Amino acid sequence: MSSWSDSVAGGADPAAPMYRPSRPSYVPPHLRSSKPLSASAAEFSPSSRNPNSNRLRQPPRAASRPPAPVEALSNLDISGVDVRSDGGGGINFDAYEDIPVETSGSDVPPPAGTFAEIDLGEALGRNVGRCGYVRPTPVQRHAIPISLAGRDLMACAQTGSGKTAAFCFPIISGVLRNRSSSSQQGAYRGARTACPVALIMSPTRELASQIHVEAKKFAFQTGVKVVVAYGGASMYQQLRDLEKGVDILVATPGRLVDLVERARVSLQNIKYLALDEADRMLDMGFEPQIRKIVEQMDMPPPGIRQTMLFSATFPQEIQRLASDFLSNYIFLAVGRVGSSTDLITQRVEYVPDLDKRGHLVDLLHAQRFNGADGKQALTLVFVETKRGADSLENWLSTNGFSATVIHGDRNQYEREQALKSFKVGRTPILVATDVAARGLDIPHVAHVINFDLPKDIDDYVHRIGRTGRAGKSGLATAFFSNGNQPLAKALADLMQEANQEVPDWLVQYAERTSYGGRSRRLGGSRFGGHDYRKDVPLRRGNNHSQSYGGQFGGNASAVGVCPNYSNAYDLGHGSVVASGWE
Ligand SMILES: Nc1ncnc2c1ncn2[C@@H]1O[C@H](COP(=O)(O)OP(=O)(O)OP(=O)(O)O)[C@@H](O)[C@H]1O
Repeated sequence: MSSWSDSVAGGADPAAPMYRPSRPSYVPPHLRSSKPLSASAAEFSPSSRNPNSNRLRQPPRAASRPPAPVEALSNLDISGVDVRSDGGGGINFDAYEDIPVETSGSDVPPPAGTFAEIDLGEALGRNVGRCGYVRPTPVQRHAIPISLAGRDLMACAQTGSGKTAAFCFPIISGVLRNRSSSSQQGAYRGARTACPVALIMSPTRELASQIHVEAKKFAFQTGVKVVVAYGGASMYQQLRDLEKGVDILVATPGRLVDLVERARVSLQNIKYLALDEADRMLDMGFEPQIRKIVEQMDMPPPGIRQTMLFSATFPQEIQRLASDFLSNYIFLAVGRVGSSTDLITQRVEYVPDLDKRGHLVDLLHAQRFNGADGKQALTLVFVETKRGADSLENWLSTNGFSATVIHGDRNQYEREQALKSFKVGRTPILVATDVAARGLDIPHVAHVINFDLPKDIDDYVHRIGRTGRAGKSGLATAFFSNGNQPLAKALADLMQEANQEVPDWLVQYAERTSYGGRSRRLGGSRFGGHDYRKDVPLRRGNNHSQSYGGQFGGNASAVGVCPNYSNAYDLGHGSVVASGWE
């Protein structure tokens, strides 16, 4: 389906709206007198494009007028700096203190209050301090002791709340402890087939690269080798890195399958499996590949390996699917599943499709006007399609904005350059598709603009989560048009839950939606229970000794090439497997 950006590129006219809430009419002073932008004020203003443009200015029926965004912007902290630093390594811990935590499953290990209470080992403990991590975040307080106790885990915690460390610390610690108890240390090094002990998978190359960088920091001077493998980058270089030895492999699914099929990686020694953005990894796009890797290659089954699934969102049907990969797992939810953090100020504005570019320019100008030293704050603009992304970036650049673009049709070099240039502020506007929606931790992103809203509320949660991270404040603005009606209810509910102001006109849209369709993932339960096992009598996730019959999952070409890394594999099937370090 084409977005507005495409329709501009292709000349299509969007359908007439049912409601026509007014577009905020405030125009920043510098725009009132300046000549119109070549394709904005003139080409895209309602009056020039739409002979009925006066209709656009009518207030919505029985709805209050949406607040003028540009005026209100000046009242918001969009600097992306700490709300309040309390010695927590720049993280505002108070922001997380009140978040309700739910755990379910049997024999849940108690949470830790401090890093000192967690035995991560000396070297890793030192690195935690070096990273400036003074106190664990709530997800870390709960997830790290659970994982260190050898338990499988499905963890859901809000964007930017420190999930990466929550799975990296126990994995690194586990690799180290396995090593000291294993006579096989380093035996696989130098072989053509690499046999990692831990596998971390992520849906995008950029996220894999980011996790690799983080994991290497955490593993600094521990001797634990972390290697990354993802598509679009030199296979030759990745093979060379693998040949030097690998304990922890961070990979995207496609490249990993390729490496296993070439017998350059074997998964038979995998003791720790972590899926970051697990719900994305198990949705329709990735699930077949993940099943192939986890069930049909040579990876030990659940109950033998330890599996950790992390995301900020976990729809119930994905939880159900995910339980196939887990054994007697603990479910952990920090905050409500799929909720957004209230560190992010969320605004939603009714913007007819043809007005979006003009409105974006207003926002960007106002932001520059209000920002530090007149500089453009880092702003991430999400659009629906690759073509729309190129078109918008091109248009912004032509009109004097420093912008760049990232999407799946750009080559890896271009993608990396775009991200780098955005991070350092050379091009403070990044136009992106959903390829940048998940996991990316870019400091100082002050504003996320959903130029095109996604179809799924979970995607919205991840997109806006690129700001308001690690206790910092952030701003997210969504342009809502009639095509977004199916999202209205979920959006209104989400905003309300995060204590955001929900405009009356959105409530009206939401009421209409509730009579009609729902977002495909929502069902009736998204804002209800967390752990799906509470709703079903049969716990599929708890009986893997039956479903796997005690067999290893498959027969990849590399089977048998890796020496056993740890005798932890000798444990009985179906039991809660103690980690090698216990
Ligand atoms: N205990 C801590 N103390 C200080 N900073 C921390 C701590 N834990 C994590 N951080 C920082 O918080 C930021 C966000 O962490 P991270 O990227 O792991 O979030 P996330 O929960 O994985 O987010 P997302 O859902 O978007 O993937 C990072 O910059 C990280 O370095």
